[in-house]
Parts: sequence; structure tokens; C-alpha cells
Amino acid sequence: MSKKVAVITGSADGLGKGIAERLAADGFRIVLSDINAGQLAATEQEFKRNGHEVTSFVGNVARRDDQFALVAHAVATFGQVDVFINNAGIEDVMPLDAVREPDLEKVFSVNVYSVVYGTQAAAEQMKKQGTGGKIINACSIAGHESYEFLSVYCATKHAVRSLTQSAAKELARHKITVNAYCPGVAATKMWDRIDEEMGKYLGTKPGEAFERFSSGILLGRPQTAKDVADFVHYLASPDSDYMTGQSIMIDGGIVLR
Ligand SMILES: NC(=O)C1=CN([C@@H]2O[C@H](COP(=O)(O)OP(=O)(O)OC[C@H]3O[C@@H](n4cnc5c(N)ncnc54)[C@H](O)[C@@H]3O)[C@@H](O)[C@H]2O)C=CC1
Ligand SMILES: CC(=O)C(C)=O
Repeated sequence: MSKKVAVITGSADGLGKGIAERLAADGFRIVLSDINAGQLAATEQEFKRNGHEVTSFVGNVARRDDQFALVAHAVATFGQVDVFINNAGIEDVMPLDAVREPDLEKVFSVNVYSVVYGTQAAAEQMKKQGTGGKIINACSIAGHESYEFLSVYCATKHAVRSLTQSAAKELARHKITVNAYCPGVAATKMWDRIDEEMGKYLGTKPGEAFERFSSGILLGRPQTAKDVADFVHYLASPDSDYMTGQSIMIDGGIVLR
């Protein structure tokens, strides 16, 4: 049987890269994708040096054509798509009264439109294959609880949770499961930016907003990409075949549901 193929958006860096590393170690053939072409090329080279079967595709998840072209690239290279991970996302830190249409458009297009388009593209291919498949979305603790100065971001992650449920209901008949992982506080470039921007509104020094968010973690430390990837490994494996429509916290115990 040929090795399964996993597509991961936003995988040049951060949590997406960690997830791709874990799935490569699990034996998946890996399709990396990102809007940052330079970082993507560097990550692809790193995967090749480590002996992984990998290809990459530069694309913007907010564009429907790019998401379909990503799936077409995966099929042209490896012949199939078994797992599609809508990981790419961005944040926007600002008070609610400062939010304007371009802010909404920017964050919703990258965090929400992307999930609609990625799900459409992946599901179309999986249905064609008739093999079933797994669609996995990046949600967040912010998809279960909402935070000050992150209103638009939190709204997008609540939308991701909703789309995860609707897609699970529509796709179950095709043996496609749809689930989401909800990280808490991970020290990626996203949190570097949040920490800096929060300083403007909370008057915090560099590192302080990150510390404040991290102080609520029951397990006593911020999470690593590996913590998230170890859970996504489960969602991508046959061990999770009986789970669908779920958005599960992997946050060290910040939000308890
Ligand atoms: N870092 C954290 O603490 C948490 C992160 N998350 C979610 O996990 C996901 C990954 O987050 P991080 O790795 O921390 O972010 P990051 O900012 O460190 O990395 C995101 C990657 O996505 C790429 N990207 C951004 N916009 C894109 C676009 N339009 N098209 C394609 N690629 C794009 C970036 O170039 C980058 O390589 C996001 O959806 C985020 O909302 C959720 C909860 C907590
Ligand atoms: C980055 C994130 O998902 C937060 C602050 O919940």
C-alpha cells in the first residue's frame, strides 16, 4: 500500500512545521504550503536533508484558487490526498472600537475563508478517490473563550469550530472526518507579535503579556509545537477514526470544557 499523503497549510514555520515534522516521522508523504516562499523553501530543504518525502507549494490560503491548486499539486506529485490540515492563521490585536472593515476582511479571509476553501478542495479530491480522509482544522482556546483586544481573532476561531461541525455533518457519508485542535499558548512568531501588540493596550513590557497568558496554564509551562503535533498525529491516524466534529483543547489546561 502506498504511503499516505498529508497536506499542511502554513507549514513553513511555527506549529504547522512541527505538525509536518511529526507526520513525516509517522511515515506520511508531506506537502508543505505557505505564503512565505523563502521560509518555505528553507523548510522543504530541511525536510529533504532529514530524508523525508516532501514537496512544497507557495499559496495564499485566503484565495480559493490557491487552495484548489495546492490539492492539484499534491495529487500531481504524490497521486492522492489523505489528510488535509487547515493550519495557517493570523492574529490581529486591537480594541473592538478600533476594528474596521479591512481588519475584519484580513483576519476572516485568512482564518475562515481558508477553512471553507481548503475543506472544499480536500473533500472534492477525497470523494473522487473514494478512500475517505481526514480534514483537520487549527482552532484555538480562542474558539471556546473570547479575550480582550483579540475580538476579531476569537470570532474567527469560533467560526472555525462551527465550520468543523457543519463539515463533519456533510462529509461523514463520504467517510471523511473533520476535527480541530485547539492550542493554548505556544511560543511561535504569532505570540511574539501578540505580546508586542498587547503592550500597546495593556502597558505591558516585552514578554509580560505572554507571561500573563501562560500563568493560567495548569500544567505549568507554555506549550511547544511538539505538544500540538503529538495530538494532531492522533487526529491524522486511524486511532481517531470514530471521532468527528470535535474541537479539542490541547492547551495544558487553560480552558476546561
Ligand atoms: N501560537 C499559539 O499560541 C496558537 C496558535 N493557534 C493557531 O495555530 C495556527 C498556527 O499558528 P502559529 O504557528 O503560532 O503561527 P505563526 O504565525 O507562527 O505561523 C503561521 C504560518 O502560516 C503562514 N501564513 C500566514 N498567512 C498565510 C496565508 N494567508 N496563506 C498561507 N500561509 C500563511 C505564515 O507564513 C507562517 O509560516 C494558527 O491558525 C493559529 O491561529 C491557535 C492557538 C494558539
Ligand atoms: C493565539 C491564540 O490562539 C490565543 C491568544 O488564544
